[in-house]
Amino acid sequence: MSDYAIDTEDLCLVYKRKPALDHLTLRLPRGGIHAFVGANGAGKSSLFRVLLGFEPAASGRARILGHDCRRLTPALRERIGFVNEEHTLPAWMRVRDLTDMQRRQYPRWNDARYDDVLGHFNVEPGQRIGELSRGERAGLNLAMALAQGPELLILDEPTLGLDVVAKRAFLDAMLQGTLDDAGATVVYCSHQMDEIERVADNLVILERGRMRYMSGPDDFCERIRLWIAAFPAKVPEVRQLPGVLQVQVIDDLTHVVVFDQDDSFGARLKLLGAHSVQAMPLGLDRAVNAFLAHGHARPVANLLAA
Ligand SMILES: Nc1ncnc2c1ncn2[C@@H]1O[C@H](COP(=O)(O)OP(=O)(O)OP(=O)(O)O)[C@@H](O)[C@H]1O
Repeated sequence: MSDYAIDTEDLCLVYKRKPALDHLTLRLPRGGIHAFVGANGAGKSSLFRVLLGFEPAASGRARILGHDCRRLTPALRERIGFVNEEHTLPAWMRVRDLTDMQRRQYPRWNDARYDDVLGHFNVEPGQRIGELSRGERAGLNLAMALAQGPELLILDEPTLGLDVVAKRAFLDAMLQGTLDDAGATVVYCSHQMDEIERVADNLVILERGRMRYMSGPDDFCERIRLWIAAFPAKVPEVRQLPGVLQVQVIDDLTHVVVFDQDDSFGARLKLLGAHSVQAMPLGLDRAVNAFLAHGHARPVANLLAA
């Protein structure tokens, strides 16, 4: 058995000459919740499509639960759950009939879990799918995905458009699902850092179809710091200092977000003329934001090499 839930090497996907995945090499160990973040168009959904065998890669290698993504058998698909942001389900079917169909299809189907998850949402068994609200469809989709007892659950922006209560119910169900099935793996993408901070064991940052960073969210935040400096007159060119991700002047103070810099960074700011400097940690939202903003301006690889 492969140790990796997902394993890609030099994976490329091109849409009409526009690269969506650019030599992506990524290894996600089995177990836990892995969160993908990246700017719009970074390639998150494209990666999921290749992994699920919906889209053939132009080149490179992609394996899911140790199997080649180009040849996924029905038996293997039964071990993988997928929920997408549109929560596409057959609109004409009644909830009860769809559930019965799924129950017959999946040998590991778990009624208790299905009821537990769907209990957070106000869904009647006799309702047609097309009558459900977006949040209710999301809940139904997750309840079905978790009830399948998948070894790997892939979620593409599953909480998009959900209200705070539905979002919390969704995340709780996801956490509970991974706790109940020891060794189960959840891979999901989201733009909502509060969510990731709460549930993710591993953070993967994609940028322009490449993997730019991977670690636990806490480790990532520990490597990023905000320095606030007061310069007496004109702000000097601090962007050229090593590790700088983002510079903003707010109320006459210069805010500098840096990656992998120790206290000597404060000494550098002082050498540039700052008469006071102060360092503080950043939450995941601002840390990821600065990292991605920097990547928009120049490839992050340059920074990491700096
Ligand atoms: N069907 C398609 N035809 C042409 N180009 C596409 C298609 N799907 C995606 N792309 C392009 O591939 C790139 C990656 O898109 P993808 O949807 O994977 O990004 P994403 O990271 O999921 O973005 P978002 O956060 O906005 O959902 C983008 O530049 C996008 O324009």
